[in-house]
Amino acid sequence: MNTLDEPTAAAEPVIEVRGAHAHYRTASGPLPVLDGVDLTVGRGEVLAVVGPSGCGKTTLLKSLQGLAALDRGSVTLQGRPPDAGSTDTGYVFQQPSLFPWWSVRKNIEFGLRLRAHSGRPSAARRRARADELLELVGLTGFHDFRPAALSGGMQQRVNLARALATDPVALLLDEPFSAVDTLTRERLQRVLSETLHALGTAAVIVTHDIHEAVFLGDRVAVMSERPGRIVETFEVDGKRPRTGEFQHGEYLAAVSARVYQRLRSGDERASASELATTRGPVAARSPEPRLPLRKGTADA
Ligand SMILES: Nc1ncnc2c1ncn2[C@@H]1O[C@H](COP(=O)(O)OP(=O)(O)OP(=O)(O)O)[C@@H](O)[C@H]1O
Repeated sequence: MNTLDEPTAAAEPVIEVRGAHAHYRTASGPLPVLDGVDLTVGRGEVLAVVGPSGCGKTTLLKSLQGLAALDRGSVTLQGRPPDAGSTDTGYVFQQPSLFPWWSVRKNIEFGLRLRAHSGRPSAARRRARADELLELVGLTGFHDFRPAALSGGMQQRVNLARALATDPVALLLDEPFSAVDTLTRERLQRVLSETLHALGTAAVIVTHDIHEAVFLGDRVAVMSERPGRIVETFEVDGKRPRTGEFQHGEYLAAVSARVYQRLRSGDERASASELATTRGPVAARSPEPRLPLRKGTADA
């Protein structure tokens, strides 16, 4: 466990964020969002990021894509600042964002057809790459389907394949599986773990699901309330790709419980300081009892 987010293995760094500060301009003035974020993700590593709603997780991912300007600090991908127009990063959102009028294969080929800087691959190469990725995400044979003919979970697998088609140096995932049912979600987590393991892509996944963070991450970084910074990082051991056994094992439950406690202690500190602001220091020392948490849940 460490407070600065540093990889333990000597993996070559792919993503490096140093002292990142950022704000948004709003009608009521500047809104500080990132408050000195430091992180490093090496080749083949997965960093999972958890934190309270609105703490700046999506903004952090945007800064990795070059879509959010920093006030201070730096972000680099393989030593260079991210370029919003490049295919250096692949991005997977909560909702699949496939073109409905195109086949699955054409959707996956989309990024490859746009690729200009490293040479546009031939039609045959694009097709072969799309089929390779379909196999990797367990959708062999579905290449001619339209997205509407697939379930939400299958569409999200196509989305994943599309994001990986250009061989991005980093894959960024923002709550990618939150719109599907529990069993589909667990299956997708395993598919993602296998796919990242096979390709060795560096990845950052933002999630509200602590079990998902521990299942997928080599490390889990816990962010503070907004303006967000990383307050603690938990190492997760366990062979890759992670299996269904790992997904429901005691080790994952134990690490999840520690991550949960860290998130909860941050939440309690935030509630106490809110009380101090609204009622003064005496009230802050004797906060009202909080609702009991559901037994057995590790989700915030
Ligand atoms: N374009 C914007 N303009 C102004 N404020 C913004 C903008 N985008 C986000 N914010 C605010 O910045 C803060 C951080 O937003 P962000 O989406 O990064 O948080 P988050 O941790 O990803 O939240 P969640 O977990 O709820 O998705 C929030 O208070 C949000 O309302």
